[in-house]
Amino acid sequence: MKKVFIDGETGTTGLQVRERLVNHPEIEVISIDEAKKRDVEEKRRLMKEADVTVLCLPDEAAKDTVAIAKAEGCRVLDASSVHRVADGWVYGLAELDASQREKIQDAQFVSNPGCYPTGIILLLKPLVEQGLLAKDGHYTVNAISGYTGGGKQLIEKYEGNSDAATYGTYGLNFKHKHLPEIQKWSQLDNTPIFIPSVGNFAQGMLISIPVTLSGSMTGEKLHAALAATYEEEDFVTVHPFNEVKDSHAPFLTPHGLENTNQVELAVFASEDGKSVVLSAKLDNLGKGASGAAVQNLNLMLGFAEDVAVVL
Ligand SMILES: NC(=O)C1=CN([C@@H]2O[C@H](COP(=O)(O)OP(=O)(O)OC[C@H]3O[C@@H](n4cnc5c(N)ncnc54)[C@H](OP(=O)(O)O)[C@@H]3O)[C@@H](O)[C@H]2O)C=CC1
Ligand SMILES: CC(=O)N[C@@H](CCC(=O)OP(=O)(O)O)C(=O)O
Repeated sequence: MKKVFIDGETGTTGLQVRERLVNHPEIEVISIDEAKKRDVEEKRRLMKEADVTVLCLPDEAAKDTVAIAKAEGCRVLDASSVHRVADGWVYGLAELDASQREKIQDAQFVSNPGCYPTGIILLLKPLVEQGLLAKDGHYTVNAISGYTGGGKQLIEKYEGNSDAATYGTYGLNFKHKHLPEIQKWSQLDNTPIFIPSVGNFAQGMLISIPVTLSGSMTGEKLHAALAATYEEEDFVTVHPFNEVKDSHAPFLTPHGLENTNQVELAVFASEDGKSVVLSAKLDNLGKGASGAAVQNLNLMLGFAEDVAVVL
């Protein structure tokens, strides 16, 4: 049995990582006494005992635990947003390219991707890298997330509150914390305009990237490239071109993948192929957080990637 310590085990992401790992035949979770969860020496003891420590902490707290890991030589999987573009860290998106799994397997420090970037990068990165979308293009990303994406504080604003807004756009200062990782790992020259929003539902996420194409490029070609890129991936599905695959069809919704580790990609285009929407659906707490964390833990510890990734 391998041992995993989850720092922040009682938070939104931590709880879901723990619940998944309860079903893992090869991993034992070692827990900190709730009364000691901020005790640095107790954390150090558990981190030294663990094969990997998973950080499900607010950003500032994550930095403190990483300082312990650096001093003690411990392996860390960080679910916070602090290290996603940092030197010395491997980006924990296994499907990023052919070499990423091996990098995750060998790494001391792995950063779990943000929920929005997971869908956005899976759409844009291969198309930009293959020269089908301009690297120096100016892109806009629209997205909606369930309110659990904002952790305990946002959950409190929604649950038991009949005044909670059905829909709200945010990030309107153009400084959303996911922008650096979206730009870096999608290989974009320019920072995209990112318009996230939150809806009055717990889990689920839908991302839409509208693009206008020119020359000989068409939506169908973009679709073919995505389908070929992810053909062998177990956690990424590319739906048939121009088809809304959704139990709420004709509406494309953020729902249907709750508690899974799946991402569904789709491409829609106008008749002339030039007006296109790229879309991604995932569970913000699944492939967007805890499912991906367990996938990464499996890679780091040498297990099959799909063990216990579903809640
Ligand atoms: N929710 C989501 O969809 C996603 C979240 N993340 C990231 O995961 C991390 C955790 O987020 P989330 O689970 O949503 O947040 P929550 O607020 O739900 O949980 C954070 C947990 O960390 C605990 N905590 C705070 N400071 C410390 C500390 N110094 N030592 C030990 N425990 C501490 C909190 O305890 P207490 O309640 O007592 O304050 C709480 O239990 C964040 O960095 C977030 O950005 C990543 C992907 C998606
Ligand atoms: C609805 C909501 O508030 N979502 C969060 C992002 C959730 C997520 O991916 O968080 P990490 O970057 O910590 O991984 C936000 O926009 O800040």
